[in-house]
Amino acid sequence: MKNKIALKADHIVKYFYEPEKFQVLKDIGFEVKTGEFLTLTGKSGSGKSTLLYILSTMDTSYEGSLVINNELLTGRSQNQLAAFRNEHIGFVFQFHYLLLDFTVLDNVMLPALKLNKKSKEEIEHKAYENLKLLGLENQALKMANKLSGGQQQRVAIARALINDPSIIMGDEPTGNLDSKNTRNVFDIFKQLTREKGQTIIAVTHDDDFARNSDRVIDLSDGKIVQ
Ligand SMILES: Nc1ncnc2c1ncn2[C@@H]1O[C@H](COP(=O)(O)OP(=O)(O)OP(=O)(O)O)[C@@H](O)[C@H]1O
Repeated sequence: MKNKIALKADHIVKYFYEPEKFQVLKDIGFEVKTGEFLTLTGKSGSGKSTLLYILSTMDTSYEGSLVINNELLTGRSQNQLAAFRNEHIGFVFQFHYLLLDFTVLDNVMLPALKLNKKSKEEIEHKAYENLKLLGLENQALKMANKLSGGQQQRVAIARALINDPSIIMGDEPTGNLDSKNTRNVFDIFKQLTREKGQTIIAVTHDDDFARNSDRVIDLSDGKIVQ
């Protein structure tokens, strides 16, 4: 599994035009193997989030090409990309964006209910499976606002996994957590790569988190520093 390519970015170049023309990404190219745990690091303003948004197919205004799971995504319509993301990519952000007045279970089920591909029973079963994996099975019926920050971030991971994405992308997924919860999220990501062959790409400012991942891509001034 480790030899399959999950993602390939080639000659990615991006400009911002406001307030003036500015090249934020300069000929970025790399591959990520299936089941790899990759971190993107670099100083503030080096272009990490901009790159992640291109890799996640949310940003389509760039030069170069992006292939995920052998599908060329560059040039596809927004609808096609949204469908692709639903099926293949899970997202975890610095802020969990949970619906705080809903139960943990409802939050986890929501992205699958929206897809409307499986029965509610199947989705609920999968949601409980994910919550168990994250040590949250006893919290399922609580309101999300009753959980600690670390627990809420784990709910966000359970939600990101609900449609069985092959790639999980994180934009500072532990940016808001203390060191114990950071370690916990790291271990969960590691487990997902090992046991489920899922691929992780995470932007981080945390040196330990990056050092312990399989590979670090360090950006400086929009370029990969070897
Ligand atoms: N929408 C935008 N319009 C213009 N410039 C932008 C825009 N978004 C980001 N930038 C600029 O592009 C550069 C890279 O931003 P980006 O957010 O990718 O950096 P980053 O490495 O993720 O930083 P941080 O670690 O602080 O989150 C910065 O100089 C930023 O000011």
